[in-house]
Amino acid sequence: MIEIGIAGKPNAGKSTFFKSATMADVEIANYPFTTIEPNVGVAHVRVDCVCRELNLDCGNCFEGRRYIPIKLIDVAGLVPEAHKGRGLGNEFLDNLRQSEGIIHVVDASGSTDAEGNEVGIGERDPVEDVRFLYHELDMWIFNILKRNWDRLARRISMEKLHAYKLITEQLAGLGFKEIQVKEALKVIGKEVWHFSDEDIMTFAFELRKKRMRMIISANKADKAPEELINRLKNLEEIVIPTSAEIELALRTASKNGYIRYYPGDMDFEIIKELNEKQKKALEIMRSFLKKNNGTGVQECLNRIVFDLLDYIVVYPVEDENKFTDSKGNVLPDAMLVKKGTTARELAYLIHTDIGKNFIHAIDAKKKMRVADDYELKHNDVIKIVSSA
Ligand SMILES: Nc1nc2c(ncn2[C@@H]2O[C@H](COP(=O)(O)OP(=O)(O)OP(=O)(O)O)[C@@H](O)[C@H]2O)c(=O)[nH]1
Repeated sequence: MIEIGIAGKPNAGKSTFFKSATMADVEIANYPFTTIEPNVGVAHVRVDCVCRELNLDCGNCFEGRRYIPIKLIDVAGLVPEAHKGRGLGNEFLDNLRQSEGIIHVVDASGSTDAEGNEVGIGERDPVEDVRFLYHELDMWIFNILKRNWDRLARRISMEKLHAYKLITEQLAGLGFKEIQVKEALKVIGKEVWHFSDEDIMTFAFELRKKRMRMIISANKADKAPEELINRLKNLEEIVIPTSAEIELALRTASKNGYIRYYPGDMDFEIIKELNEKQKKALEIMRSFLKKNNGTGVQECLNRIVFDLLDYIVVYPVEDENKFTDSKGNVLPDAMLVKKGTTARELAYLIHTDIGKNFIHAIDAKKKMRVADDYELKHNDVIKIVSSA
């Protein structure tokens, strides 16, 4: 399962974001529990189910809204100088090792200082918080590199080894690929034994940009001054105004049967008698949804997976005529795969045995056989023919 980290300074709203995104919405989660460990939970990306396009009723979506699970990890403990071991220090950074991407929850209302203490609205520039997370990550990578740099450079020089291979090995566990290290080295354009500390720092910066893909949740948008949201939007990253608090309130109200609300919707319906105070609170939330096209929480999950990390959705089936598995379930699985995944690779992703015994694949929508190296497209429905 794809793993996404939620990071941010104390009081930015990480736990609220995490809780709202992983809340065991009885209707949605097919899991007996959604929290795997205290800070690891299951959230979902939302897509338009392909069953609508095929004029089918799959029974696995909510009137066309299909939710696909991803793993979310709440990475607590980002404080200034975490890379020097302050706060939870390296534990924070270690928690990010497995994450393919990071949602950086920023207090866009500017009402908390660098350490998360409350200050007046707009007193803190949220852009500083973005820079600060980058700095912590850069310093973390820099320190890992610096620790063995001289020895490593000597080995590369004397034994005529490929620098990128050895450095990838040294960074093992952080999930770097050789190609990323190779490209980052190219930016410096020097032999590693000529690197100054400043070069190592630039190298760490380049590495971080390649590995730690990030989007920004401009949180507390319900009370943030427009100007601060716009400052964040001027950054290079994908920036999404969010109100984790409203998302949590809506999911709670939905879970308790007061409203009908599907995560990612731009509106909700009241389905139970409410008192005036509750009604008023919900109307304030409704106007936020209208203005921002939702609470932004679902959009963060979707955009990081589809826009930043380049995933698409494909539907494997066993019967290409009925679009079912062998038990007759219509479109039972929606799988997230990387753009560029081939039909044969999909077979391996379903099961190693199916991959090993792959014969060919069929595009179930067109009822046509596709080449083994056919690159899957978003919303493809695929039957894998295998001798397994
Ligand atoms: N107005 C508003 N308040 C929010 C929002 N999200 C979170 N908060 C509030 O901000 C405070 C901090 O939220 P948390 O979710 O506990 O923040 P955190 O980043 O997990 O904090 P730590 O656990 O200290 O790391 C709480 O009082 C939340 O209710 C939001 O979208 N809007």
